[in-house]
Amino acid sequence: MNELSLAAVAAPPVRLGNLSAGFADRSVLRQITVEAPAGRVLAIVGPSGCGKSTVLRCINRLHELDEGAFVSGDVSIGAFSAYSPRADVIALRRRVGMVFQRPTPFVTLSVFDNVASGLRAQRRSLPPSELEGLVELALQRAGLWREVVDRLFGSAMALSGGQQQRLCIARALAVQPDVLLLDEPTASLDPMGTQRIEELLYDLRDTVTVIMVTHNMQQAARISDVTAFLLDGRVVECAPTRQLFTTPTDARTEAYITGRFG
Ligand SMILES: Nc1ncnc2c1ncn2[C@@H]1O[C@H](COP(=O)(O)OP(=O)(O)OP(=O)(O)O)[C@@H](O)[C@H]1O
Repeated sequence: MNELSLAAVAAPPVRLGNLSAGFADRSVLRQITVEAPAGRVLAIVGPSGCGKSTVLRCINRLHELDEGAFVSGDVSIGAFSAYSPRADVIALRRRVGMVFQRPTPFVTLSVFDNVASGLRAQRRSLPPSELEGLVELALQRAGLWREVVDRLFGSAMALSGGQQQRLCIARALAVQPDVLLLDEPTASLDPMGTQRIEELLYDLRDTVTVIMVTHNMQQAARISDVTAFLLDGRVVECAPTRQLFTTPTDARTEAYITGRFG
C-alpha cells in the first residue's frame, strides 16, 4: 500500500486579497478578501450572478482569458502569489485542479486514460508501473476504484453521471494538486450521486484545499468548514460554517440562508 499512499501532504491555505475583477466597464468582483484554510473546505454561496464562478476563475487565472476581462488584487496559494509579475501561470494551473457543474470526461478516452492524461502530459518519462499506481491512487481518492477496477479500459462515457463526475475529480487529483476548485459539482446529479461526491470531498480534507461553489445551502452546511456569502460581487460575510448558518451577523446573510431571497 505504501506506493499508493500520498507523501506527507501539507495543503496550503488560499488567500484572496482585495480581489476585484470584471469585464470592460462592468465590475463583477469588488475587493474580495477571503481565506480558504489549509486542507479544509471553503464554500462560496450567493444568488445567481453574484460572481461565484468568477472567484474560482480568478484563482486559476482563467478569468483573464475572456475578452475584456480585468483583475486586480492578489490570490496566494501558500507562499505562491498567483498574480505576481513573476508567477508561472502554467505551474499555477498544475497546482489548482478544477471540476465543473457537468461532468467533462474526455469522450474518446477510456476510464484509465482519462485519469492518466494529465500525468502523461506532466511526467513524460513516468514508468508504466508508476503510472498505474498513480491512476489507482487517484481513483481510490475519488471513491471510484472499486466500481471501475474491472472496466478500466472501457469507455468513460459508459459510466453514470455521478461516476463521470468522480472520474473528473480523479483526473484532477491524479496530478496531486494543492487546491481543488469545484463549480456546483453536484448540480447535475441525483441524490445518491450527490452524496458520494459530498463524502469524497469530506474525505479529501488535509490532502487538498477545496473551494466549492454551491447553490445548495444544506450541502455547504454539511461539508464545508468555512462559508463565504457573496452578494453583488462583495463578501457580505465569511465565517466558520456552523456560525454562519446559526448566528449570521448580517441581516442579508440571514435572509439568504433562510431562503427569503436568491
Ligand atoms: N464573458 C463575460 N462577459 C461579460 N459578463 C460576464 C461574462 N461572464 C460572466 N459575466 C457576468 O458576470 C457576472 C458574474 O458571473 P458568475 O458566473 O461569476 O456568477 P455566479 O454567481 O457564478 O452565477 P451562477 O450562480 O448563475 O452560476 C454575471 O452577471 C455574468 O453575467
